[in-house]
Amino acid sequence: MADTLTISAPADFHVHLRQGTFAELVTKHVREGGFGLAYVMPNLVPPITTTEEALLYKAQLQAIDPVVEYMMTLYLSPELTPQEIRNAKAAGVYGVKSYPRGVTTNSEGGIENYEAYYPVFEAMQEVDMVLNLHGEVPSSSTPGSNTCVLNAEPQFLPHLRKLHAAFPRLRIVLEHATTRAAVECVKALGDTVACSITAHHLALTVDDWAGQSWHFCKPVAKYPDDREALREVIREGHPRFFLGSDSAPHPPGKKSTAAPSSPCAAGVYTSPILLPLTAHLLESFGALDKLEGFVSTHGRAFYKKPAREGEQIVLRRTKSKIQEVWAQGADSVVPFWAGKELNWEILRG
Ligand SMILES: O=C1C[C@@H](C(=O)O)NC(=O)N1
Repeated sequence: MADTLTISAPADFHVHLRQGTFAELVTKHVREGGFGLAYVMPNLVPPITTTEEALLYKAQLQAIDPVVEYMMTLYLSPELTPQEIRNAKAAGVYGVKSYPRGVTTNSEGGIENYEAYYPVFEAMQEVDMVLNLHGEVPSSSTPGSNTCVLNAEPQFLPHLRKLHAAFPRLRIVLEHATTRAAVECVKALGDTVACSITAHHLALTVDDWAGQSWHFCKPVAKYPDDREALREVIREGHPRFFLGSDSAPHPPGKKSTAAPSSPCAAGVYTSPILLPLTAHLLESFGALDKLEGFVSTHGRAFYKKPAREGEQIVLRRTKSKIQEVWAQGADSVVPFWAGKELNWEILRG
């Protein structure tokens, strides 16, 4: 068994870096967790809907950690026009994130009807920008409806198929897949459709978040067979499946609350431990040899972001305990698996 692992240029293709002092705390954790590239989500308050806002946000992140490469995205909303897509592309913005209305953190301004956005998708296809889909339909309280968090992802898949059929050259990523149905759907579609998978969904099932609010995220972890499908596609080394951590920090008081009127915030925080955690998990299900593909080459190939010359990280096999909390000023955040032991750590130079 090898005691060190050298991984070329790990890239996190889905991460929440927040804003203000909270961003100052969590943005540094991208590098702490072994990553030099962050594909940044736009669900701020208010969301990032214009090129100008995306560039301003990028500058704020660069001021916190200038070493990490930030790939910026816009939040799909009625304000977004085909002309703004062309501006965004020219300014180096990479993608557009679509949140169905009300499904997760800061998605109140999310979309209800994909066809209304076809002119935007057409422009994205033309200039080669990526469409990032939060793949869930909203839960429904309509009498007779059976839609809830457990089947929200499979019920979204017809939208994915329809979008790909309408825009076959548009690069689409189904984000943070959690079901066998999603894995099979993405595999069956063409080379322009890919899928991100989080580290925590490789560990969790329903039993781990029902009654354990720190493990609650959207989409929620599903059945053991769904988790097995995520593991299988990584073991297979499928090139259109790669890591997007969906690392989503929230203040501890929003994750764990006794007040019945304040619901638990959705999000699992993995940034500061991401590479050792991913190595630990892949090894646990016999896929350690697929680590570099999963955390680096597959996503980089899909996003056309080759690794920079010589950029690599070395992991060392050693037991290391996950820090219980990270804090700075008045802000703090608790990572996934706080206090648990991992089998790998980053060898720092
Ligand atoms: O899609 C998302 C958003 C994220 C957040 O907190 O921003 N948290 C989640 O659990 N899922």
